[in-house]
Amino acid sequence: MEYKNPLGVDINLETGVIPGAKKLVRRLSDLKGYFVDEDAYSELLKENPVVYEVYAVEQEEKDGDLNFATTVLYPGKVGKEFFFTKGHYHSKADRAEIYYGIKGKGGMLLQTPEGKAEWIEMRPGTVVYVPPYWAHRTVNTGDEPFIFLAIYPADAGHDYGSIAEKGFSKLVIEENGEVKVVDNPRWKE
Ligand SMILES: O=P(O)(O)OC[C@H]1O[C@H](O)[C@H](O)[C@@H](O)[C@@H]1O
Ligand SMILES: [Fe+2]
Repeated sequence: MEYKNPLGVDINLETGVIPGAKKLVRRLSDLKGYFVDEDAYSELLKENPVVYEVYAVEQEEKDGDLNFATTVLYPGKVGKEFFFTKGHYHSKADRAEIYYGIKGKGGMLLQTPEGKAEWIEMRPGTVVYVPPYWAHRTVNTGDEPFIFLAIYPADAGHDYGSIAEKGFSKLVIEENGEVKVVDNPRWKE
């Protein structure tokens, strides 16, 4: 039997950086078609800000093993919509996931394939359980980076297709200085 080596790393709780992790950067240009307000999107694209960064420690895609990653989701809006991660189902759709809030303010939108949505607020210390089959997207509703940890099965994979195409049935927006979760006018089942 070949055993893998255990690993302990310290997440920087201020920056979200995991030393030695693989870094992924997503800019606004990587989120084309994701925001409802296309004019606001085009305008902000001139700056093309970084929307989020992911620091991932991933294993081979085998069942039984686990990956973990931090995400640093920057504050910002496209029109009324707060910055968010793309959001995905798992390629192996029955794989669950755990998120843990580290810094900043935000939440998670979750959705079943039929479009039943849930919004869960996240603060430092919040644990979110993502059940099997639910798509999930995180949203920064604050004015500082929203940082969280995620732990997920190594063979879960990311299925972006249907969210990239149809989005979520709900939007998280700012209106009159308040955070609101409203129906997505472009949602179609
Ligand atoms: O993959 P996205 O929907 O863009 O979300 C960004 C990332 O968020 C978390 O860190 C998850 O653990 C990652 O698996 C995911 O890649
Ligand atoms: Fe996931």
